[in-house]
Parts: sequence; C-alpha cells; structure tokens
Amino acid sequence: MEGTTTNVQGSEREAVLSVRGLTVGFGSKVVLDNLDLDIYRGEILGFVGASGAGKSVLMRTVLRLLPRRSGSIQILGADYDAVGERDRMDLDTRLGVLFQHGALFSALTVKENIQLPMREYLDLPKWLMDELAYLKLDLVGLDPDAADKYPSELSGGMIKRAALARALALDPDLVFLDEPTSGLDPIGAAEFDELIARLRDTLGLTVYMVTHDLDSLFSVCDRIAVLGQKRVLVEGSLDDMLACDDPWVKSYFRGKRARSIPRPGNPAASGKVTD
Ligand SMILES: Nc1ncnc2c1ncn2[C@@H]1O[C@H](COP(=O)(O)OP(=O)(O)OP(=O)(O)O)[C@@H](O)[C@H]1O
Repeated sequence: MEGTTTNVQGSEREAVLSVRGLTVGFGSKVVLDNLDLDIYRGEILGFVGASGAGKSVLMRTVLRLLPRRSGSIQILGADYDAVGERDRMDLDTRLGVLFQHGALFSALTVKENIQLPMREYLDLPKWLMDELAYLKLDLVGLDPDAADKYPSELSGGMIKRAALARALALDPDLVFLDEPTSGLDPIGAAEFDELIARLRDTLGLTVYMVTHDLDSLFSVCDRIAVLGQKRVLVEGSLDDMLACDDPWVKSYFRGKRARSIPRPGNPAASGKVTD
C-alpha cells in the first residue's frame, strides 16, 4: 500500500494521509464541515487552531476513535473502510500515537508500556521484546534504567519520551502527537522538538503534530495547517501564515508572543519587541 502522489510546488510528493470532505459532529453541533487535509511523507505538519476548534476531534476521527458523518480518509494509500481485516491490522501497526499528557498506563513499568503494542500486534519472544524496548528507549534518549520505573517515578519530560517510545514501538510510518510539549519547560520542550526533528531525519518519520507551541511551529515544523471555521483555513509555510489575513491567524502568528521568538528573518530575534 502506498500513498497517492501530488504535485507540490513543482515536486511530486507522496501523501501519506489524505482527508477529503470530512464532516464530524455531535448531535446538532457540527465540529468539522467538509474538511480537506494532506500530509506528505517525511514532513512534520504542525496543526494549530483556537481552543475548541476541533483539533483533537480531527485527530481522533482520523484514528477512527470517533465516527464521521461523511468524507473519506486515506492513510498510507489505503481507504481504511475498504480494506480487509488483515490490511487493517497492517495499517494499525504503521501508525503511532502520543496522546496529550502521555497517557501511559500507571500500573505498568515503562518497558511494559512500550511492549504493549508489540503484545497486541506481534508474536515475539520475551527476550526480543526486551531488546526492542531498550532500543526504543535509546532512540528517545532515555537511559536503560528507566525501563523498570513506573510513570509516577518519571519527570514530565521523561513521561513524554516514554510515551513517544511506545508510539514508536512498531516502527510506524506516521506518528500523531497531541500537544507533545505541553507542560514541559522551554528547555525540555526545545529538546523534545530536536528529538522529533532527528527522528524525521533518521527514520524518515512523518509527523502530524497538534500544538499550541509557537517555538515548535517555528523551529521544527515543515508545514503548518490552521483549523478554523470547521475546516483547514490555511496551510503552508510560516510565510504563508504571515501573509494570511484571517484575524485569528494574524493575531496568532503576528502577535507579540510570536514576534519575540528568534527565527530567520525575524527582526525580533535581536530582542527588539515593540507593540
Ligand atoms: N465526545 C464529544 N461529544 C460532544 N462534543 C465533543 C466531544 N468531543 C469534542 N467535543 C466538542 O467538539 C469541539 C472541539 O473539541 P476539541 O477537543 O477537538 O478541540 P481542540 O481544538 O482540540 O481544543 P484544545 O486546543 O482546547 O484541546 C468542542 O466544542 C468540544 O466540546
């Protein structure tokens, strides 16, 4: 199963996720209305939008945790609704998810948390699952002695890394991260961003990242999509965001906070922030 290719700025890119005409609602409330979205292989897509705009609903619908009223969702070239049970299982193993707040099982050690997807989808001997768990810990920058700790014994940053290790347990192609840097201090958040960028570069990972973190958007995201008015309002580069005249996009990307973040071409990088 491979994704469809699309011509983006003169180059062919493979869409690993294509959402078309997606409508999702609860009772009389429509949250997403005729929404389209693409994510291309090997990119980090930063997904932003006002609180309550529907970012989590979209992510959960794509992951089939919520039903949709209409629309199609193609993941890694396959229409999930149309594939058989075996391909469905195969698709599931190629997706990794890091839910907001880590969502590790508190009664399980870090190693057991990482091994959960392996137990669900693979039939591996214990020694191999242990070896794989230590490899994943190393991949996310955790020491081997974290393996036997319980989530309550970890710092916030370690929990995020452990949850990421679990999301990577089955070597996925596409990883969904729901506000991965929320709750981390700026240094911890920057280190986590660097880790995500390194995984994109070394593993060729495609990343769908819901975030409120402007630093993440500016430093690691290859493309940004903004959710508003129940659809993707604008998507593209940071320059595309800066050129957008939508009031929410304007205040988000051109507000005082955004102007204070150092990035290429930003005069505020010199520390001159005026309002
Ligand atoms: N299971 C549900 N039943 C009814 N309404 C829901 C349900 N899940 C979400 N909603 C509603 O859908 C809307 C979008 O919620 P969602 O959690 O996706 O927002 P969000 O963009 O992720 O917000 P935030 O940035 O604050 O996390 C909200 O009005 C929320 O109340």
